[in-house]
Amino acid sequence: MKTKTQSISECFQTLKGRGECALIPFITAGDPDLETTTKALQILDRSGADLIELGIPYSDPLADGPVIQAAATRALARGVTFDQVLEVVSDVVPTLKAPLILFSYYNPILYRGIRAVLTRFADAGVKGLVVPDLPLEEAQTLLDIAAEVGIEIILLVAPTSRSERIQAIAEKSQGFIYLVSVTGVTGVRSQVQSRVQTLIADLKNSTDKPIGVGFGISEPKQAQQIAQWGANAVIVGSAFVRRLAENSPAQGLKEIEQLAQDLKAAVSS
Ligand SMILES: O=P(O)(O)OC[C@@H](O)[C@@H](O)c1c[nH]c2ccccc12
Repeated sequence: MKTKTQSISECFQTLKGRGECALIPFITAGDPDLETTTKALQILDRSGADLIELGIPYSDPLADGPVIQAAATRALARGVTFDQVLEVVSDVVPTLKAPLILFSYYNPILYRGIRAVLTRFADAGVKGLVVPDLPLEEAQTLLDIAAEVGIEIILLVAPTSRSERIQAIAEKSQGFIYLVSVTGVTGVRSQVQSRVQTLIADLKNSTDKPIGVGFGISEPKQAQQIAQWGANAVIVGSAFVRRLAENSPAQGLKEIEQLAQDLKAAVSS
């Protein structure tokens, strides 16, 4: 079934009109395999995901914690390639209503050429891109080319960023701003630090753009707290990746369906 997918900005406009906080799950492409990835994207899409993040496995995922690093290693060990991931994306995007955001480290993009890669991403139906290790000083080239092909580049704000840097990132980020809630790498934390409330409030004071909060969120009550603090989106990665990693594909798909439903209910309550 072909559906016209909204841009990220349009999606957030719709959610804002409904006064809703978005759920954005992240999974690693190719773990446990590309067939399961396709099914997982469709299940997440119908189980509450408003946008979906898909990670392209990379050999040196420096911003990732152990769960996502292990997922990337397994996918690469299976021989999953950049091209195969784009093929899956091309096939599955027309069946999704949630805009798809790709996660790729900078090297695989630079190596293949920014314009060539972004054109391929756009042709595959990708609506957004996060490049975790993109230096802000080099972001403008990527932003300009992405704007030409209709992809929104989401930039990350670290909790340790100084206010003038936060301002610069907020101005350049497209679609939404990714507020990293804790210092360090991705991965489940036992609780959300109360300082996240201040981080969200401070960022809201300096921009009208939607704010997505990620890192360490794995439980519905944590997601609910983040939404209550005013986040426009809650991003959850490791908790989804772990469920696919620790179970059979069929059981993993069942568990991510339940988790997505529980998290979406929590951020909507
Ligand atoms: O895994 P967590 O703690 O739920 O955090 C989301 C994170 O996984 C996802 O957004 C992500 C995956 N890889 C990244 C690299 C950098 C920043 C963010 C990410």
